[in-house]
Amino acid sequence: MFIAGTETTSTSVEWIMSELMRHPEVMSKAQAEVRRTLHNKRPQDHEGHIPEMHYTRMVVKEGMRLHPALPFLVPRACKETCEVGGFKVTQGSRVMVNAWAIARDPEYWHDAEEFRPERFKDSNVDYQGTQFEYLPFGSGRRVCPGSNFGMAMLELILARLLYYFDWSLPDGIRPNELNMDMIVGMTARRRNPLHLVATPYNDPTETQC
Ligand code: HEM
Repeated sequence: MFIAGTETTSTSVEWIMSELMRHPEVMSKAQAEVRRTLHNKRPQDHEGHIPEMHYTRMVVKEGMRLHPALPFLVPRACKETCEVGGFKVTQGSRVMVNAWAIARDPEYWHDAEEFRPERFKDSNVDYQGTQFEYLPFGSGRRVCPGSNFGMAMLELILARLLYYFDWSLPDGIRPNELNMDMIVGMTARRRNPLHLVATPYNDPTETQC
C-alpha cells in the first residue's frame, strides 16, 4: 500500500522535473516566473506567493496529466450489478479506472502526448475529480482527501527547486535523450531515478533578509 501523500508527491515532482528537462523552453518560462515572483521575498513568505505563479501551476497540472502518480487510482468493488458503456459489470467485480489512459485520450486532449502546460490556460479543467478526463487525485467517495495540500506542496517544492538552482542533464545527455521509462505498480514511477546537476543560483540583485 502506498504511503498517502509522500510517495505520490515525490513521484510527481520527479516526473514534472523530467518533463521540464525535456522541454527547456518551458523550464525557462517557469523559472522566469518563479524568480520574478520570489525575488527579494523572505523564504517564509514564499508559500503566500504561490497563487501568483499561474504558469508554474499549469506546469504542475500538465505534469500530473501525463504522469498521474496513481495511474489506476484505488481499486473499486462494484456494489450492484450494472451496465457501463454496454458492458455488464457484476456485483463484487473489481473495477480499475485507467486514469493514465484517460488523460492521454485524443478524444479529450489535443496533441495528447505532448507536454504543453499552456493547454490549461483559460481552461476550466481542475483537479477536483468532477471532470472525468483529468483525474490526478481520483474522483468520487474515495477521492484523495489531500488534493489541495498535495497540490500546494507540489507547487511550493517545484517553485523552490526552480528558484534556488539551475538544472542540467549530466554526461552530455540531450533533452530528447532523457529516458522516460516507467514502472507501474500502485504508483507509476520512473524506472531510472532522475539524475540532474544542480547549480546554485545567486540572484545578483537580491538583498539579504
Ligand atoms: C501530489 C500529491 C498526491 C497525489 C497525486 C495523490 C493522489 C491520490 C489518488 C489518485 C488517490 C486515489 C483516489 C481515487 O481512487 O479516487 C489518492 C488517495 C488518497 N490520498 Fe492522495 N495524493 C496526493 C497527496 C496526498 C496527501 C498529501 C495526503 C494526506 C495528507 C493524501 C491522502 C490520501 C488518502 C488517505 C487516500 C485514500 C482515500 C480513500 O481511499 O478514501 N494524498 N491520492
